[in-house]
Amino acid sequence: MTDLGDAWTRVLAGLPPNQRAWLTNSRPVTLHESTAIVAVPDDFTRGQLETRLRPDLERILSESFGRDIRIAVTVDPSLDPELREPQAPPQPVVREPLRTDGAYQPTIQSALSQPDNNAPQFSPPQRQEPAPQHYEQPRGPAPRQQPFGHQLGSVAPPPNGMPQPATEAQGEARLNPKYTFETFVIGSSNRFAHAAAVAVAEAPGKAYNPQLIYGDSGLGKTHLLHAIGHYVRSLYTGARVRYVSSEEFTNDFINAIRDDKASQFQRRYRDVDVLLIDDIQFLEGKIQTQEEFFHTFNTLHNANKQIVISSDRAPKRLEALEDRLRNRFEWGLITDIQPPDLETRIAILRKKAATERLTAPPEVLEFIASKVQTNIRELEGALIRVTAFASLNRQPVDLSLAEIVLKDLIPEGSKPEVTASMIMGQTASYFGLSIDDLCGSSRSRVLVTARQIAMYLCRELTDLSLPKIGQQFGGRDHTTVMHAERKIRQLMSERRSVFNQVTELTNRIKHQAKQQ
Ligand SMILES: Nc1ncnc2c1ncn2[C@@H]1O[C@H](COP(=O)(O)OP(=O)(O)OP(=O)(O)O)[C@@H](O)[C@H]1O
Repeated sequence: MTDLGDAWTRVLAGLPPNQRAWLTNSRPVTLHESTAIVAVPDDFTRGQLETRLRPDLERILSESFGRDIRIAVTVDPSLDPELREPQAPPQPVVREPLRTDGAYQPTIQSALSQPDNNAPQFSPPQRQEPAPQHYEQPRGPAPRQQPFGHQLGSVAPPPNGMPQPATEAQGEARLNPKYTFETFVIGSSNRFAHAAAVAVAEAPGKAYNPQLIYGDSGLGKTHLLHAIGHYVRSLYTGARVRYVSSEEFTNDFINAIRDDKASQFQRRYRDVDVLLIDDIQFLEGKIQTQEEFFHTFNTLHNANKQIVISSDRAPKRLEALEDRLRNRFEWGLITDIQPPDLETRIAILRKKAATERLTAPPEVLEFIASKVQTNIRELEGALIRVTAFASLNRQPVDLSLAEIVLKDLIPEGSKPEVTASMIMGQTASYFGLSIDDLCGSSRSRVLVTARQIAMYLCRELTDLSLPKIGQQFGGRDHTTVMHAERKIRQLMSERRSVFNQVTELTNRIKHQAKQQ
């Protein structure tokens, strides 16, 4: 099998001298599936590789390996000979990863080196500044860095030069406090995406830009995006992080045009240090929004601001997205998330049970994990139902109880497709309401509960995103859907009536789906 080091030698030999000169201080890092990671000393060189040299580099590498190879370029300032200081005390090459309660947290090095043990040794991007301390003390707060701009040099400080108050910045970042690296379980299905996400958070705008994470619904893409945001904010005081779903971006853009507030819109998305944009597939076919996003992307990328994108498909398969956007997504690092294996599913359930203070013995967790195999949101939903049922019946959580609950939730055989309109139709008729009632604004108690149950079921039984579910219910905001999901989870373990309603409705909906 061709080694990346050998292939790189071929690259150097195959390029004309004027192009080869750009690679003098570059280093091949590792090959992960079809992505060869190359480190260069500075942003300028990276720009050259990503634009001028890319076609030739990828052609020669693809020829060497006999398959399509793409490159992802990362900046490692220690490769710059002028910046090397032989007497300087050695910097830790690989910083300690986030440490949590014993869960395995690989370093970017170990994660990246796994697929190809023969790859040249990888040092993650280093800065000239002292490396940040990353939760060296598992319990204490991590020492905070200087304001973002000062730390990274190329990143502008916050508008008034002062760190923003934590609450305000947190609100602006719009991050879910539960989605952190600490609560993210690593397995072979997501190891590479996780490691790259940590690297991006440690060196925003420098490690891989953009980072694109793709995978099926409910596999942790949103979780990773939020985790990057939290980690950046814990490392760099005053970092301006913004999370947005592509649907919100689109709506925001449409409203800005309508209200003549384009410049305000642009500031919101361009005056940030890290933009986390979720579910980019939603931009497919939306020409004007794509155009706007293209300019947002360019502005941020040119200023070395970090962009992280998630998608339900590989960029190649985003067919209704403009080529120039797809092409830009390929400048950075593309990582995928696969459905987790059994061990990872069990570990996720264990972590979920611990954080939500749900008690369930190991054999029950294993049973649930063996039954729900693809979507982690559904996996969590199953655990919540089992524990809620036990709590309502004042029974211990055991295997026989789990079997009863899951029998209804997960019918044998192929998975029928559930739609929002099925859920809304069944919920409306169960409560003796109309669909218009569910979409309307009445806040009578029965109606509010019915609406929230229907939203909860849309979240659990379909792949629809939060904004899409909000849209189905008379154009409600995605935060209303989030609230409904939380509320029903809680009510299920407190009120038998709600548990029964949710269970009965699930049966009816799944039954209807099977008939279709
Ligand atoms: N590796 C993991 N460790 C712990 N929890 C996880 C992991 N992966 C996913 N989850 C949990 O599963 C649920 C679904 O994840 P998330 O919303 O991030 O998926 P997604 O890929 O963004 O889905 P969608 O495309 O539908 O938005 C969340 O509650 C998340 O915390």
